[in-house]
Amino acid sequence: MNVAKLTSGLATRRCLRTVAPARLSRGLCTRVAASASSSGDFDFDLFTIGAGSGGVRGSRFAASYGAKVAVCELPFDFVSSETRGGVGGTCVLRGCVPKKLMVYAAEYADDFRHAAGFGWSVPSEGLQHSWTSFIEAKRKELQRLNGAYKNTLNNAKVTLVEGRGRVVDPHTVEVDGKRYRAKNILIAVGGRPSRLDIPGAELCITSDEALELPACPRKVAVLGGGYIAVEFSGIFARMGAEVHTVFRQPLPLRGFDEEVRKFATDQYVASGLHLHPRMTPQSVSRQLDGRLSLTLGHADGTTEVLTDLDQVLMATGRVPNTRGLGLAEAGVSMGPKGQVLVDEHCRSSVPSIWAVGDVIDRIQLTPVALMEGMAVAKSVALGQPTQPDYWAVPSAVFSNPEIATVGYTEEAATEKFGDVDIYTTSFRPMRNTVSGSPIRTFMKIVVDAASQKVVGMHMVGAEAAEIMQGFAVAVKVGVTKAQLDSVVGIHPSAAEEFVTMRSVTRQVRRAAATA
Ligand SMILES: Cc1cc2nc3c(=O)[nH]c(=O)nc-3n(C[C@H](O)[C@H](O)[C@H](O)COP(=O)(O)OP(=O)(O)OC[C@H]3O[C@@H](n4cnc5c(N)ncnc54)[C@H](O)[C@@H]3O)c2cc1C
Ligand SMILES: NC(=O)c1ccc[n+]([C@@H]2O[C@H](COP(=O)([O-])OP(=O)(O)OC[C@H]3O[C@@H](n4cnc5c(N)ncnc54)[C@H](O)[C@@H]3O)[C@@H](O)[C@H]2O)c1
Repeated sequence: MNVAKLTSGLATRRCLRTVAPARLSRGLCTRVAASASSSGDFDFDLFTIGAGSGGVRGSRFAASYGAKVAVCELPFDFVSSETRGGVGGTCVLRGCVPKKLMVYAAEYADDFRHAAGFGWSVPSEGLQHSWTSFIEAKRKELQRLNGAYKNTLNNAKVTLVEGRGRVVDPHTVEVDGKRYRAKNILIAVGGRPSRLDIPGAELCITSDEALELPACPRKVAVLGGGYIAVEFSGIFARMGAEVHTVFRQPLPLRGFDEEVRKFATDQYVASGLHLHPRMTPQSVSRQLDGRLSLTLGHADGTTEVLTDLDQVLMATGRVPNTRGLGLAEAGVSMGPKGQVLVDEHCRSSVPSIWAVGDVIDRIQLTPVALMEGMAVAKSVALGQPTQPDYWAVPSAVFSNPEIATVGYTEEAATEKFGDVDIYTTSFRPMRNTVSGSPIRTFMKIVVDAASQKVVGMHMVGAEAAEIMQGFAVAVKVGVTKAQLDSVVGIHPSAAEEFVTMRSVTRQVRRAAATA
């Protein structure tokens, strides 16, 4: 495929649409010379629905490759709804960014407390935190980012249409009554929090509202044992709340390495969380004093009631935002959760309709949505069929302590490779030996015994995310244990442990595992 020829073809097509509103056509046409159109039927080469992580990335890169692109997005708000959203999407406005700002705010509380071990004394009147000032600062930053993302689209010559998009047919998108014809349509509408169907569910908040509370709760129940549940539990606890985390499994964070789950759970308890494993939320009710009561049920039929709660946070997963989007009517195959079913190129069962990010319900992480958006941009605008590569996608949980991971868990590696060598270490980080914090660090390397390749790395401890990003590169390119051992450490650091674990903790052999 001659890329230069293809992109120049796309560029000349830009000025020749006849259906697009004049407002949308301006600007783009000043850049390219008019000539005969090969696809005069279409207003755009690509029309994206949803300007979140995947939608912005896919649109921006498709435009940079020469395609004529538009994206529609709901008007801005901090809390999402059927009618509100905002350029930037969940990650920027209601996910990664505001959550991490909250983690930073909460970390200060720990730092002030633990500074005493290093000789600092807290002023006699005590430390004060203004929740209102913090939320104001957070809002200001999110508004700035929303503007920055709009500028990015504008600079990339992507047309932004404000409003709710809906697919009319395989080549038509309608936004608030106005129709646009597109050669390709990209569905990047993300997801929304799913609420449990229990009495009193309407009294609960989701992560959207948890990021916008008028005050920090004094006592809060968090329902769920996934990323959002443990992250918000850590935030509220460090901000001084009494936190009760409720989950159905014996341990939180299903899908993570079992040893990591156990170790993290011990640290959560040490950090002051009240954990309620093996419990199912049954109902929430309002007390006479306005606070909330939560009834939990155990499999053995017993119940437990948590009272005097300021908030109950439902962190029980997210569902794709495909309700009323017109996809099934347009012939797109949908999954049971309402996700768009796509092939290895993120193409749906309708060849002109593509989908990326949370709406395809593969891995709900921003960098994954970005990778998928890039792949679609290349497939659509360059004519280079591109598949996202899901091997060695690292991820981090910003709980207290942090967790980061890349590659296989011990359980998955044993299943895949049969024989694996496991290296682990656990220690009290140097800072905590003096600060008095009880939180410990755990690190683990999973090695395929036959090839001696490192196929999984896991960490529970401070700065795990920052540390794991670098090691993810090594795992992705197939580093062997011997190569890892040949690297000189950085001392004193926690990260150096990953290159100094010489003694195998255990050798897991298929025969033994299946015996
Ligand atoms: C609390 C929280 C914390 C998170 N933290 C992290 C983290 O630390 N790291 C990480 O990697 N991931 C994190 N995630 C996940 C991450 O936010 C998502 O994986 C990512 O945003 C998915 O991107 P997307 O493009 O698929 O969808 P989104 O970013 O959700 O974008 C979809 C956009 O589509 C818009 N939209 C929906 N329907 C329509 C319509 N009909 N018409 C027009 N527009 C529409 C929405 O308003 C939204 O802006 C977090 C998520 C949450 C909820
Ligand atoms: N740091 C990060 O990268 C980060 C942070 C937050 C969210 N995310 C992404 O967003 C996604 C959504 O986060 P999440 O924590 O809401 O989802 P999740 O899937 O990680 O966890 C959902 C939790 O709710 C529980 N649950 C589901 N149905 C239930 C029911 N009927 N009753 C009781 N419990 C129930 C599940 O068992 C699980 O513990 C994650 O999968 C993750 O990919 C990533």
